[in-house]
Amino acid sequence: MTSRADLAREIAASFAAAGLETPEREARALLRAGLGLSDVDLLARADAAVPEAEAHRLRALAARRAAGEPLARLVGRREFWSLDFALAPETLVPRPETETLVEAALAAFPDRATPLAILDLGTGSGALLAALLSEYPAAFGIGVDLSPGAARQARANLESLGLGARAAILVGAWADALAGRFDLVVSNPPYIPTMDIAALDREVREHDPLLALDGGPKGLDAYRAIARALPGLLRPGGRAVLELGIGQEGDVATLLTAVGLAPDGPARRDLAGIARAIVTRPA
Ligand SMILES: C[S@@+](CC[C@H](N)C(=O)[O-])C[C@H]1O[C@@H](n2cnc3c(N)ncnc32)[C@H](O)[C@@H]1O
Repeated sequence: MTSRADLAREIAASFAAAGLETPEREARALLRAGLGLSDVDLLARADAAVPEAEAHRLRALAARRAAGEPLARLVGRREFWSLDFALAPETLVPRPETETLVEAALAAFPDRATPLAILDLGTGSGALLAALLSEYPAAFGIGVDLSPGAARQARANLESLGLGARAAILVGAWADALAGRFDLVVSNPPYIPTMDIAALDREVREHDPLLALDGGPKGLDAYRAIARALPGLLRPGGRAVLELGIGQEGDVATLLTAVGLAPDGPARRDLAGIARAIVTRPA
């Protein structure tokens, strides 16, 4: 009989041999996700036996992880803003740095009771929209995605988080199908220059959808389309919060000022110190 601790050690060793950077941490994460345990459960009952069929299943998942499949894809879930999101092949795995946009929105609209109208362009798993609706209990939001599979998953996630009654998810190209105006428009658009995609980590290149990554020749195509739409989408006093790729603040600020929007201070930095969330408002 294999104990949880034995299995964690065995899997960590296989991860180390495969060159994963944090083998012990990833092994624990795989066990937690695979057995549906909290970290505390795992540590407190490290000597508990793992039934052979479970151990077999976890070893198979570990082999896929060692071969480069991200854990979030293996277990089909990812946490964002302390909320749990199911993933589909068409959804990006939500990234911790995207939480910077939620922080920027909370700083722009400090009164949580405000009945904000929120728009999330390129909603993917619905991560940003759900995080914002969870923070603003009187808000209503629309999420848009060009991918029907992503839109379906976003809708399911908002429902299972109990936010479905305050959200609508549409399939469409950015704001083309929308006529209304919003207090808060957020977007984490695809921003990787096409030429750079081949050089991305395998975990991203092979497992995140291209539609979520490819920002065109300079990585700016989606920003250009979104910037064109923003003046017609924002209410007076509204804010747009856009995620930035590394080094894109200047180019994106130029696109936004060209359509008459005013920057609301320097972009907010993520935990790595990278300018990540640019905030603008109607001039
Ligand atoms: C970088 S992902 C962000 C997903 C999610 N908002 C997040 O932060 O995890 C960009 C999203 O934009 C969507 N997308 C790409 N082109 C689009 C377009 N023309 N109109 C609407 N959505 C688009 C992709 O399908 C993808 O879900």
